[in-house]
Amino acid sequence: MEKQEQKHKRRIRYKGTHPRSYKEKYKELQPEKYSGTVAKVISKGSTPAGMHISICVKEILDFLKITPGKVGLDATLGYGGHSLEMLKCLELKGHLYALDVDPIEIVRTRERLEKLGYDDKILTIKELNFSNIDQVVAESGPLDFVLADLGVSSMQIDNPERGFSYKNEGPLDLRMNPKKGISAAERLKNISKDELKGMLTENADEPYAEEISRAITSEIKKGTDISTTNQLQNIIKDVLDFIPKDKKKEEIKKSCQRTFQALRIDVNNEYEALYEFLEKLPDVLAEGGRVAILSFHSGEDRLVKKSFKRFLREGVYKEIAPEIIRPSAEECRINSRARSTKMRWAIKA
Ligand SMILES: C[S@@+](CC[C@H](N)C(=O)[O-])C[C@H]1O[C@@H](n2cnc3c(N)ncnc32)[C@H](O)[C@@H]1O
Repeated sequence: MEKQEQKHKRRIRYKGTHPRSYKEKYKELQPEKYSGTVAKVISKGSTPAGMHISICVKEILDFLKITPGKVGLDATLGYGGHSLEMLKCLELKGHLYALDVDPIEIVRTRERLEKLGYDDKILTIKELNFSNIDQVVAESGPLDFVLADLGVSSMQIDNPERGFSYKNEGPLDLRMNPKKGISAAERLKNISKDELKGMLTENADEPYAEEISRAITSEIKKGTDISTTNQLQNIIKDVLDFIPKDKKKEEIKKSCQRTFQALRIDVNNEYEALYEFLEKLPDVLAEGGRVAILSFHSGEDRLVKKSFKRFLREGVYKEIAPEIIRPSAEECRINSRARSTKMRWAIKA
């Protein structure tokens, strides 16, 4: 009887018929044990908690043309979905290097891929920023193929403890590597109105940058604590209360998304890392080596486009994608996170 009661206590309970919070989604967090639940969530167009659905897999593989014996790099390992597909193409011949800055998810992904039979004979995973791609090449030699799937993974966005989303209450952190740099909450503490306005405009094209930056900095001056995702969301909600009722909810949602994006780009130095990566790429690719990049907002895509075009003009790349490649309508239907994806590619001369 006592045993039964203890067991009963351990069960996770949630209101209603479906789990809502991250912790309640304990079945989705154990895909090996609850594969049925996971398949059901995916079929409904959602991403199961603790998982990331890879985007443009077919388009990437068609372009990269990976064959056994090749050596390549997945610059953004994440859940390892793209890496897994690339490894299958290698048929255990050649080598895949994979990088990520996230010390939390990299451990889980390494374990997952190891369980599938991909150990260090075929796969080398490094906790390294892709801006240091030249360090990889010192070990690997020239790369036949490179993939960068920019931004953050669903595991990072959905985990409230990481503070990436305004939708989940959590610490306002937003760092891909919580051990490095400063959190978004710290960043806001000493920021000036103009600097914050510039950040919101440059990193996220936020139309209400003036109003939001004024509200945040005046709250901080008053001594208001902005150390959680909800606290920041509430300031944005309050300052945008003037928006007409019929548009208010949607506009506030978008402004919250953009503000979090702008902060994330800033605290992770995303533009600087991408710029350095793009500058170093030509020197790390083998002759005829191929690179594909997935970006998720205009700032990133502008940097990729500019770099590819410049190196094409200079004869460093012999060919680049003539236009942006987008995921199919079907892929966007199944995975709503694919909707903003832009893919570009280049081939080294
Ligand atoms: C969109 S996810 C990649 C998902 C992956 N392609 C998959 O199929 O599972 C992006 C990943 O890149 C990592 N990342 C972002 N910027 C990085 C950087 N500068 N260097 C290394 N990793 C980075 C993030 O931590 C995140 O895990």
